[in-house]
Amino acid sequence: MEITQQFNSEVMQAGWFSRQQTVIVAVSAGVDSMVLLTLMQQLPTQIRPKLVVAHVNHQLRSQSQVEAQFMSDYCQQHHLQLEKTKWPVAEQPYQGVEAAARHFRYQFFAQCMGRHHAAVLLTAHHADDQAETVLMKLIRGGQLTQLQGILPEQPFAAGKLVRPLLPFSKEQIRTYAHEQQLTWYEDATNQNNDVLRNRIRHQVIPALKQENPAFLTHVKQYTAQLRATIQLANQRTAELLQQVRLNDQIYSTPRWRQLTVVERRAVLKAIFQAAQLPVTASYLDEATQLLNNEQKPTARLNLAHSRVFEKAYDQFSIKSELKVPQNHKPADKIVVISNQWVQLPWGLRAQLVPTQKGSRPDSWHMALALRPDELPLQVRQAQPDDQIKLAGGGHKTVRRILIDHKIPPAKRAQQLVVVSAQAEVLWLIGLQRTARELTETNYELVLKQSD
Ligand SMILES: Nc1ncnc2c1ncn2[C@@H]1O[C@H](COP(=O)(O)OP(=O)(O)OP(=O)(O)O)[C@@H](O)[C@H]1O
Repeated sequence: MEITQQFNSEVMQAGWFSRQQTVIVAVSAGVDSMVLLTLMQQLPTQIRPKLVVAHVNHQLRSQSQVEAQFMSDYCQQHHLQLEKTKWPVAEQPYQGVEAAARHFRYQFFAQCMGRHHAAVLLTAHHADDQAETVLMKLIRGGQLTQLQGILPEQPFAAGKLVRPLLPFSKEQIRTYAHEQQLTWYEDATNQNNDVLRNRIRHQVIPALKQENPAFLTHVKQYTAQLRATIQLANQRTAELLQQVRLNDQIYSTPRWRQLTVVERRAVLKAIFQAAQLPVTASYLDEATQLLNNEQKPTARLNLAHSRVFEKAYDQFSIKSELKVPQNHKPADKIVVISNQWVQLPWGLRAQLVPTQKGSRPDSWHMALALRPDELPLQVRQAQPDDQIKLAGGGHKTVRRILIDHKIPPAKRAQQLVVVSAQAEVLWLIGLQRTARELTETNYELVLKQSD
């Protein structure tokens, strides 16, 4: 019963919603969201809002239909309003299904909030989800802010998304579900250890809990401290940004130079973030060098999404610069512009996109760690004497690679390469990539057969 009391007092203290408000509860029919729904139903009447259940049938598993029917029956029995929808199979992509399903789900939740004038959406993320997320970020690398993990509360649609089960462990949730004799459905795909999150869930976290049973509590405490520290740092950065800003998108180089090294980097990072550009160490290093270089009063740095970081005497800014390739013949170099499909020879299209979570390189898809000065990339026909860097430090010619892959001579003319702005061959498409450290990938080159 302990969980009920703690949940009720959390709700009371946090003041996420009032009795008069409508709250959407996202329920998948899994144990976590069934417990969340039950706890919400059992809140004392003076703090219990009007509840609307939202359920998405993703049609990805054979069990999906049974779960959707269960939610209808449950809501009818408990006199709860239910919003449910199906994710049309025709809209489901071949790759990146997880991310597309999430996008569809949250769009639906936002629509439900609109329809019911609800200011709050609840999901059932819990303390184990939090630890998994933090460990995944540590493994994958990235920005410190990501180590805050899942936020207890964040703006969403016209209101906010709240995760009231974050303080509770999966074990507490399961114990409560058994005590209350709840019905729920297990997602069989959660057992698949090909997925990083599942390996962390089944192999890493149990080992860490064995080292110290307070592991989840420690993750909770670290993430809370980090959230508070990041909040303070953001406030300070916003003040500094104000000092450096001349007007809307233009900044003062001398004022930026007056800042400490740490402050300069924080301000640059904020400027990149505001421009919705990937914030990578190499971008920040190169922009810093460029601003610090007093020998060169004007300089430019190519960025993602056809944007340019430009220093012009005492000012700097990020500008848009669209370079659309014109009149290219198949064998010509074709410029790949980020976030735009470009037509390649032999019925192919290519697009450069910022790195996406969870995607894996394959023959249609290549993760890249690029310096800003390597953009734009170009695609052209492979030349037999083109060379690709090997991991041991040597090189291999394209001729050799094509022979090793047993590509028939008639097909060799169709082979394409991706080259950097410095003409380094990065990828013999579909066959071999250059040996390069991939700890901080910032782009992916995606290929597709033309429709
Ligand atoms: N099909 C669904 N219908 C309604 N709610 C869902 C559905 N799937 C997930 N949710 C909600 O989202 C929560 C988190 O689900 P899950 O852990 O499967 O997703 P995630 O990918 O880890 O997280 P998220 O998608 O929120 O980033 C669930 O506890 C539930 O509240």
